[in-house]
Amino acid sequence: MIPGKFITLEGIDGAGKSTHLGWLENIFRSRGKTVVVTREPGGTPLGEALRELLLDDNGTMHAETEALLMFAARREHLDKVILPALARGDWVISDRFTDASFAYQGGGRGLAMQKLDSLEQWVQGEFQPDLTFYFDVTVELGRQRISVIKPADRFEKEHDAFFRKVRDAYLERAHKFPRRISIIDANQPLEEVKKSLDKIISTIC
Ligand SMILES: Nc1ncnc2c1ncn2[C@@H]1O[C@H](COP(=O)(O)OP(=O)(O)O)[C@@H](O)[C@H]1O
Ligand SMILES: Cc1cn([C@H]2C[C@H](O)[C@@H](COP(=O)(O)OP(=O)(O)O)O2)c(=O)[nH]c1=O
Repeated sequence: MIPGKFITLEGIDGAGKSTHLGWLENIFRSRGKTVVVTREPGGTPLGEALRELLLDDNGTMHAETEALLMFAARREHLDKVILPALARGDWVISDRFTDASFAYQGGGRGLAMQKLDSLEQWVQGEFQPDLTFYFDVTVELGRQRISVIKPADRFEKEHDAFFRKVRDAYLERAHKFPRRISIIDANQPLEEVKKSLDKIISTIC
């Protein structure tokens, strides 16, 4: 039994993950948990360097290279940050994890899910988050929300058709793993989204 809890946030770009991450962190702290906040790709010095390459909007790479780099960053992240924190009994919140690879590289880029299953098995064995919040938002609303913040990265520059496939793959995954993945309707106003989150976290702390 791992003493801590591992919670991941997922969704297409602009769904509201980063916004709610800080809120969740405060709630967990106020309930006495030691919280580690992290993100993917990234979370370690090597992972952050890989993130730069992966998100660079001037860069191009084969879809399999992209998947391999995501999992390489994840291997490092598990080893250096996630597993040690959970072993100490900390609660770890990660802005994205493996579901994003199935959604973006599998759904968006069209890589065979079996290849991603093999990478997942290689990098993390049976290890899975205790709880995943999937923030579901329409592609149109997600795009509206990201367009006002900062210049688009390599993924954010993708067309709506790409994000529709990503969203479909997320929904498919949420239906495949209903006990782990909670679907949050992120089209709602912020206060309503928080209420939905609150209901779920009251079952774990
Ligand atoms: N439910 C919501 N209603 C209105 N605006 C939202 C909502 N969720 C997020 N936003 C806004 O949308 C933008 C993108 O949110 P962000 O949390 O950065 O998304 P993500 O991390 O999923 O890409 C931010 O400006 C945020 O304030
Ligand atoms: C973790 C992960 C992320 N991604 C993509 C999804 C996002 O577009 C991007 C990371 O961006 P994100 O963390 O959403 O960045 P920000 O909110 O700062 O713009 O990487 C994948 O394609 N596969 C993965 O396995």
